[in-house]
Amino acid sequence: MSEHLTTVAEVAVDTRHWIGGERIASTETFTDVSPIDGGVLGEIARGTAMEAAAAVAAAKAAFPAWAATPRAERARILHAVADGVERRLEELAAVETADNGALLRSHRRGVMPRVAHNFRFFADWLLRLGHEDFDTRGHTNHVSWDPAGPCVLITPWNAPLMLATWKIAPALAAGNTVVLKPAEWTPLTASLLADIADGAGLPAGVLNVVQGYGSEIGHALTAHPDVRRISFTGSVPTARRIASSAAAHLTPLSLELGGKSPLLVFADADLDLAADLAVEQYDNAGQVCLAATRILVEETVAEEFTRRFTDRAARLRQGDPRDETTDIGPNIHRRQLEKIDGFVQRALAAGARAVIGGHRGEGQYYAPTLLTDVAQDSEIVQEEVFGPVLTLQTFTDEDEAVRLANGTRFGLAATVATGDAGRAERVTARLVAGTVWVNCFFVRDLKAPFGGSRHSGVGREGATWSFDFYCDLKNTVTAPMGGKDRG
Ligand SMILES: NC(=O)C1=CN([C@@H]2O[C@H](COP(=O)(O)OP(=O)(O)OC[C@H]3O[C@@H](n4cnc5c(N)ncnc54)[C@H](O)[C@@H]3O)[C@@H](O)[C@H]2O)C=CC1
Ligand SMILES: O=C(O)/C=C/C=C(\O)C(=O)O
Repeated sequence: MSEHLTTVAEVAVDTRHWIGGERIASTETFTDVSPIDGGVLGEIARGTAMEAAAAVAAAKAAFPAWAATPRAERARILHAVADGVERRLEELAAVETADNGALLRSHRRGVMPRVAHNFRFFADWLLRLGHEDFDTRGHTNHVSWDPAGPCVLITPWNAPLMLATWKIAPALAAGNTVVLKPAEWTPLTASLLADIADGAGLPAGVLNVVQGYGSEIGHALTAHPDVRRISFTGSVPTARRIASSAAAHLTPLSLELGGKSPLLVFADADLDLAADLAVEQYDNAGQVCLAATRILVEETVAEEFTRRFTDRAARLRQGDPRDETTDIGPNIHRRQLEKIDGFVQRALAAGARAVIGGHRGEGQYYAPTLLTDVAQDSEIVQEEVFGPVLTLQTFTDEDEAVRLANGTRFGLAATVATGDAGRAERVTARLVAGTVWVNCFFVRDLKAPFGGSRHSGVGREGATWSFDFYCDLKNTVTAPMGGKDRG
């Protein structure tokens, strides 16, 4: 297999749906293009309400047997899926890079190993989940984690297989069956995963993968009455549409949405570290929900911080994501690039100054951008851009720093750079965010709760929090046999 893929044929990704253990075509297809060079990767089956109904029916039919499969056997199969991911890691990494344009080296060494780890982690955590028993006046309470039923998982394009398996693994471990709909811009690795899971012995119908547009098959899946859980990662407007589809059947929802996270740089911080952390926000061409896109710097060090930041940013290499030396790849799609540029040009027209960037690059690349002279209530400070675009604002004291940091409708993450432990404690306690990093960024662990406050989401993923969502918790209260105590 060539490392520089141009067509799906080179890696033999099946572009049909995977429903009930069979490959199913649709009458229509849509074209999947690579953000690297615009090359056509394949014609993908375009599912409709009909395929949605078939996939949910397959998941419903497979549910009783999978739910009754002993935990240890479910865990064994999930470890076998992880083995399969590891065996095909190079292929998965190459296909993902061709499909979403993120760095091949990150996919090889960071992302795909995390995909395998997602399966291993939730398989092992399942075995640790206790069946808690306790006593109430001689009665035994027994709390059990019952599988909920068919789950619909809707996932985005910025980290396709990583974010999908973050949902698939706990859903399957819990004893549920799954219908996954990957984003239409990046459908390929989900199809490879279906093959891997099949090869690992996952029974037919337990994992189903369908492709198509959100407004068509996505909507049909989330509105289906037999679905017991919906988990979504993506944008706020889509979350609203999904929530209103789910409302008809009161289907429980988990929503991991966007962010506009702050990086607070205090004068007592290690400014080299702070500049490193700031430049890291261009990773994945800025298409990361957690990205700290608002840099807030204490006024007295703003000039020096900016100098160190721009020195580092100038060394970033933008180019082909398949090259080892590239730091920033292309953005996902022409439409996304237009959206990014729209935000930047409106900000410049409103008086912002581009410290670096502020314009498109060649092809589907956007120049890494830092905008300053931006007002707190401006669009560029308030809205998620999802591109390599950062803003810089200054503050004079802790109160102002916290006010600016908390001053958006989001609450996904925050990063604090300070050399003062007391300040770190005071400031982090006041921040509204699902994850706060102090003098570090993107240190992630599946044992931690992950999710956001406010418009950044509903619920948390990770460890027991995932099982909490994917299970129907049941408390069984048993009176002492033969006893008459009704107290
Ligand atoms: N992880 C995150 O936080 C992400 C945030 N975004 C944000 O969203 C913006 C727009 O990106 P989009 O691709 O439009 O994201 P999106 O939120 O529309 O797409 C995510 C997924 O939702 C599906 N979807 C869309 N409409 C649906 C519906 N009515 N019912 C069910 N499923 C539906 C899509 O097919 C895709 O699989 C980005 O610029 C970025 O700001 C996008 C992707 C990921
Ligand atoms: O990699 C993680 O741990 C989390 C990534 C989350 C996103 O990039 C997202 O949801 O956009």
